[in-house]
Order: sequence, then structure tokens, then C-alpha cells
Amino acid sequence: MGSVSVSRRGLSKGQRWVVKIGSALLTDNGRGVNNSAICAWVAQIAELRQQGVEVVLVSSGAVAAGMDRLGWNRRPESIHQLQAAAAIGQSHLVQVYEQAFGLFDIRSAQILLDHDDLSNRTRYLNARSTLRTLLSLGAVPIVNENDTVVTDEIRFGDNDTLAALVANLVEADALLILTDADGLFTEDPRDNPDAELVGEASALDPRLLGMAGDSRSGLGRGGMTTKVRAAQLAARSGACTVIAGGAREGVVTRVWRGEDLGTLLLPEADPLAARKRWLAGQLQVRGSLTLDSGAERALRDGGKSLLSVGVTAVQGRFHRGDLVSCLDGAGHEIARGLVNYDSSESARILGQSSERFVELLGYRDDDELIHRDNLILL
Ligand SMILES: Nc1ncnc2c1ncn2[C@@H]1O[C@H](COP(=O)(O)OP(=O)(O)O)[C@@H](O)[C@H]1O
Ligand SMILES: N[C@@H](CCC(=O)OP(=O)(O)O)C(=O)O
Repeated sequence: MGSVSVSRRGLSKGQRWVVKIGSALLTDNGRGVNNSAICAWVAQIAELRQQGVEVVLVSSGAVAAGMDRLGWNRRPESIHQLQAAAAIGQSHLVQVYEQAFGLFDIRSAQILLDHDDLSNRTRYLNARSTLRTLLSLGAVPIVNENDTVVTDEIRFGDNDTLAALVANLVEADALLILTDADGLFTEDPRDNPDAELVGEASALDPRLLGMAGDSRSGLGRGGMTTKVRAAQLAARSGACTVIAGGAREGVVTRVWRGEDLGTLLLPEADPLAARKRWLAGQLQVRGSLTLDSGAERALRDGGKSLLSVGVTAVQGRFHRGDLVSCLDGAGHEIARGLVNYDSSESARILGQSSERFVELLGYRDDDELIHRDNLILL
């Protein structure tokens, strides 16, 4: 699987990171919320922020923290008891984070998501806009599954998957999964103490899932299997994943600096191509926009976003967040992208500058009709 490489050095170039902290770690194996560990991770995240890295934190631990507060020492079977424990634990957890981030003058924000939020396009885009806005305000969003409203069938099942979906959502450069093992080993080290740490591999290497086993802690859910799957999911939008031991001193900043810690799982060679392909594979084309020559040039040569002022016609019926084609004057498709306004709104703002959006639509959300990050040139 090779040793550490140039790819490790690339980690510090990432501008947006998702850091996921698992239950067993957070609660010191069920012994209440580990305040000092949380303070240490928060201090490291504050350092990353200082270096210009935007961080989204995905934190598990609500059920485990709630169990501790309720004096339960076994994870309940009943979904309602789990939900109740999560509700009690989550508010405590967020309070601890809020205090810790406060020491660094960083605002934190609670985001609770469920499966529908990420499979429904409008809610997906809304979640994305909120996360992006929070990041641009310098805040650290703290994400967890919305355990109160989910039922068994629609649970993500584990926060590793949720973290990978969030990495896709915010188009993160890296996903750091902190857990109670030092990374992915060739076998569960609890079964075989001679198992070796995998230093680096392609996230898509088929051997990885054969090495990964389940969780044993009774607090965590997915074990290494969901972490490897999460790395594969994150790789789809071009993110690399590091699975590392969260109890190691300075782990977040050390991984960021490229130190040889944990397991680095890489996306395919060209992350940008992966990201665009991921975008293209998202949806069916629902409509099209015809561009004037200025807009065509801005897209083709300038790598710019599509503004409504450069659109001359709107075809089809589509919603905000749908995939639409961008056509040149002769009707040839030159690009595809996720549109920020639905078809009737797009028809009202075509040819107009975004300054008139409020007057024409009654509101203005995004200045661009299609943001360049959501645009694929053909
Ligand atoms: N190949 C492996 N390498 C390392 N750990 C493994 C492996 N297979 C299974 N595990 C288990 O996965 C656990 C971490 O997953 P989990 O308990 O779900 O933690 P978290 O709460 O951080 O998500 C480890 O404690 C370890 O016992
Ligand atoms: N939403 C749940 C997540 C549980 C979970 O997935 O835990 P983990 O496997 O430790 O990431 C909680 O906060 O307890």
C-alpha cells in the first residue's frame, strides 16, 4: 500500500475540511462527555481556521452523552429511548462545544440533518447555502443526525456516512475521521494485535472493505466498514479521507501538516474531474437556458458563473437545484449546471442584472443563476 508521500503534503493545501468525531472518543468510552478532549480538538480546529481552512465538524455522541446523563449503561433497543437520549445528550454536547469555541472567539452553530434533507434537492441546496454562509461568517457548523425525527428505516445508520455526505455537500477537500483506533489496520487490532496500519491507499481499493470490521464499543455504530465506505463516498466529489486516532495529541493539526498519522484514502488522480463527474451524475437534465455570446465567452474562456443578464431564453420546467443545459445561440449544449432559480423565476430575470431580483421576484438568494462551482463545461 506504499508509505507516506507527496499526497500527505497536499493536505495542508485544502481550504475546506470536514472533521468527524465518533461517539466512543467523545465520551471516553461512555464515561460522560470528555470535556478536555473536546477542548483540545477545538483548539486545533481554531488553529486550522487561523490558517484559513474552513471547518465543518460532524460530531456524534448525542446518544452516548444522553445515556450517561440518564445513568443508562447499555444502549437501548427502542428507537424512542434512543431519540430521547439523543435529545438530552445533544443539547449538552453543543453547550460544551459552544463554550470551547467561545474561548477562541469562534462562533459555533448546530446543524441537525436527516436523510430527507440530503435526498430532497431543495432541502439539499438550502442546507448547502446555510453551511456555506456559516463558513463565510467564520463560524464552525457542528453537524449531527437529527435523531429526534428519524425512525429506524431512514437513519443514516452512522455518522461516518453523514460526514461523507456533508463533505460532498460542502465540496470539502478533506474528510478527517477521528476514532478510537489509530487508523485502518489490515485486521481489527482488537482481534489481531499484529495487524498492520494501512498508511495510504486508494479509497476505491477493493481490498479495504475486506480488512474493515464492525464496531465493538457498543457506543459507535459503524466500525471501520462505514469509515471505508465514507471515504469512497467522499472520493466521489474529489475529497481525500484520513482515518486517525482522535486521542493522539495534536492529531488534527498534525494531519493537516502532512504528518504520517492514520490512514490516508485518496480519490482518483484528478479530484476536480471527480467532483465534476459527481455533479454530472447527480441528476437528469430538466431544462435549458440559451446564452448570449458574452455569457458563452464568460463560461468558456473565463471559467465564470452564469448570470441571468446573459440568458436570452428559458426552456422546460425545472426547480431550484435541478440540472439544466446551457445552450449557445445555435442551440448547441456548451455546459450543464445546477440552477439557483426555478424556470418561472428564471424567465422573469432573464436579461436582467441581479440588482433587480428583489424587484422582479420579491427576493434575492444567489446573485448567479448557476454558480461556477456547480457548472460543468462540455
Ligand atoms: N481493520 C480495522 N482497523 C481498525 N479498527 C477496526 C478494524 N475493523 C474494525 N475496527 C473497529 O472499529 C472501531 C472504530 O469504529 P466505531 O466503534 O464505530 O467508532 P466511532 O465511534 O469512532 O465511529 C475500532 O475501535 C475497532 O475495534
Ligand atoms: N447521531 C448519533 C450518531 C451515532 C453514531 O453514528 O456514532 P459513531 O459511529 O460513533 O459516529 C449520536 O450522536 O449519538
